[in-house]
This record gives sequence, C-alpha cells and structure tokens, in this order.
Amino acid sequence: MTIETDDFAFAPRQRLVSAAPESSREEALERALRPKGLDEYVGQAKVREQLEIFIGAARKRGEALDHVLLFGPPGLGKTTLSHIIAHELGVNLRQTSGPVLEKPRDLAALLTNLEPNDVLFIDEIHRLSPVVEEILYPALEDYQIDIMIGEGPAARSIKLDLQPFTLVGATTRAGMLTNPLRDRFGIVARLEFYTPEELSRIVTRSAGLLGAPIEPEGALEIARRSRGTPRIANRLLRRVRDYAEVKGQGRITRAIAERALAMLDVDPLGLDLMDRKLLEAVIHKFDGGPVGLDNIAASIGEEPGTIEDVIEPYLIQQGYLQRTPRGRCATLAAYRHLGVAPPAQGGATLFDDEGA
Ligand SMILES: Nc1ncnc2c1ncn2[C@@H]1O[C@H](COP(=O)(O)OP(=O)(O)OP(=O)(O)O)[C@@H](O)[C@H]1O
Ligand SMILES: [Mg+2]
Repeated sequence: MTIETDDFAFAPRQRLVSAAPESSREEALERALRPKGLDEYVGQAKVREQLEIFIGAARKRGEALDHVLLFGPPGLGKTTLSHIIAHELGVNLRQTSGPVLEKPRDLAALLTNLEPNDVLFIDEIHRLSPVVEEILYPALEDYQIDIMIGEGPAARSIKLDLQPFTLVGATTRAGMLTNPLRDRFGIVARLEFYTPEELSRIVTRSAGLLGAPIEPEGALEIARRSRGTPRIANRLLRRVRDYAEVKGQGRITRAIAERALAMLDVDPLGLDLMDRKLLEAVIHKFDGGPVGLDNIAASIGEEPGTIEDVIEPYLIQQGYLQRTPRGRCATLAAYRHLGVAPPAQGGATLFDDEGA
C-alpha cells in the first residue's frame, strides 16, 4: 500500500524547496493554478514578446507556428508555456515526453493523428532515443515521415505526408540536445529565474485562485524564499496558507509568512536544512574546500547525483558555492550567511592535497 501525502512533516526526504513536482497530487494542484493565456503569464518578458509576434503572424497567415524549443531549470514554466502556445494559436495540444517514445512507431502514431497546425509538445526532449529522433527530422522539415512496412526481406519504407504542425520541445538541459535536432527549432526560448517582484505577482494571483486573503508584504516574503521558481512559490504559498488558517486568522501577512517559513526551515534566502548542511560540511569539515563531490556526499549522507542535480545548482547560482576543477569551495557569502568567521586567506584551502 502506498500512502500519498502532501505533508512535508511525513516526508522528510522530500524537500520543500525542490524545484521538481513533489507528487502527482501537486501536479494536479498546479494545473489549477496554470495561467491559460500569454497575458496571464508573468515575467519572461523577452520570451513573451517574441511569442506574441510569431503567434500573431502564424495566426494571420493561417500557418503552423515555427518549432519552439523551451529550455531552463525545472519549475520555471515550460509546460505552462506550451499549453499557452496552443491556446493562443487556437489549436489542439498533444503531449508526450522523450522517455515515453520508445519506438519510432510511437511517434509516428502521434504525428499522423495531428490536425492542421496542432501543437505537439515533447517534454524532456533531450531523452529521445536516436531512432525516434531520426524520424523526427523529416517530420520537422518537410512534414513527412518514412515508416517501415513489413519485416525481413519484404520490408520496405514508405513516405507519409503529415499535416503542418508545431513541435514544442522542452528540456532542462539544452546542452544534451544533438545539433541536428537543435538546428530544426526556429524559435529558441531560454527561461530565466524570476525576480522576487515577479514571483510576488504569481503568489498573489495564486492566492486569489485559492481564495486565500494575502497582503502584499506576505506575498513578497514568500516570493523571496522561492528560489526564483514559480513552482516553489506556489508550494510555499499552500503551506503558509495552512499555517495562517490554523495559527492565525487566515490572512497571510508578512509576520505569518515569516513564522510559517521559519517553522518549515526555509530561511530568508530560500535555503533549507539540506543546503545549510552541505555548506556547513564544506566549511567545517573541509576547511571551505576545495572538496570533491564524493567526499561531500559521504559526509552528509546524500547521493552525489542528488547533490549535483538538486542541491548545488541554486547554491552555485546564488554564489554560495563554487565548482572548481579541484572540487567545491564555499564562498565568503556562504560564511557570512551561516554566521561563521571566514578564514584569513579568504576561503582559500590550507592543504593542497585535501579533498578531490
Ligand atoms: N510565468 C508564470 N506565471 C504564472 N505561473 C507560472 C509561470 N510559470 C510557471 N508558473 C506556475 O508554476 C508551476 C510550474 O510550472 P511548469 O509546470 O510549467 O514548469 P516546468 O518548467 O514545465 O517544470 P518541469 O521542468 O519540472 O517540467 C505551474 O503550476 C504554474 O502555475
Ligand atoms: Mg514541465
């Protein structure tokens, strides 16, 4: 039996500030908060402006929009944007993902069922298998696919015409796309982390949809601790709302937000226990680094992969941790944030042969 819980207290290994969706329940909650149109999509001004123009032009001509590649860290709104693109074009959206498309015929089935100018959304497009990717090329270029009929010596390939369509591909790792695939996208949009002001607008909008009364300072406090990520902002909002209902009068004020987030161990910069544990290990056990990933992993009892993909990116982006060829180093900002006096040498290592 599996017990599904949305409660952080019962799932200590699940991070409140992880940018990945926590559970299928959270994904359902997210769908309800997803903006439908481009005008409701907060932030990402450059991407929005581009898309507005290209979508408008495609609509005017009655043509399919150019293929779109969306890339950026988890939770910044790639899936949301793909739905918005289809909505603004006034066409259907068919959704799949790289790892789901195992065989060429899986993709062929989807492609041949598209109606004119539809959007096909492929999430995690960097995980397409090479044989599937192969049949995507002519589809993207000429709206045609080559499929094999029959087996053995009797097998032959036939060409099928497709309706014009738009591929929207999403990936957290644009660097892992093959060049021929990347070259076939006419529109490439990189999503950026959101500012606290933008996140605060998202939080306010979500609170409205959830029917939770919120003050601007309360929204900003949640926004500041959300690591530039709308998914985290919406998640923290739900927890703070619970807190406000039980411990307050239901209204999300700044004081309520601060108390709730302190209780949840999300500090004023959005760092949680795991982040602090990592930084403390680097500082106290390895003299600030450089220290190799495996040594950090052993000392805090985490998988190296989890550290690399989940914990480190934000610490590096915010300048608390540096990745050097000889290992990870804590920066002065990390010492300052943890209230530890930095070493006299400004974080340099004392022993050259340590770590790695
Ligand atoms: N620009 C935005 N304005 C308002 N809400 C947003 C915006 N971007 C994302 N969100 C909210 O954040 C949540 C997560 O967004 P989404 O699922 O699109 O992220 P993603 O980039 O596809 O993440 P993943 O890489 O994990 O697939 C959505 O529920 C949506 O409500
Ligand atoms: Mg997504």
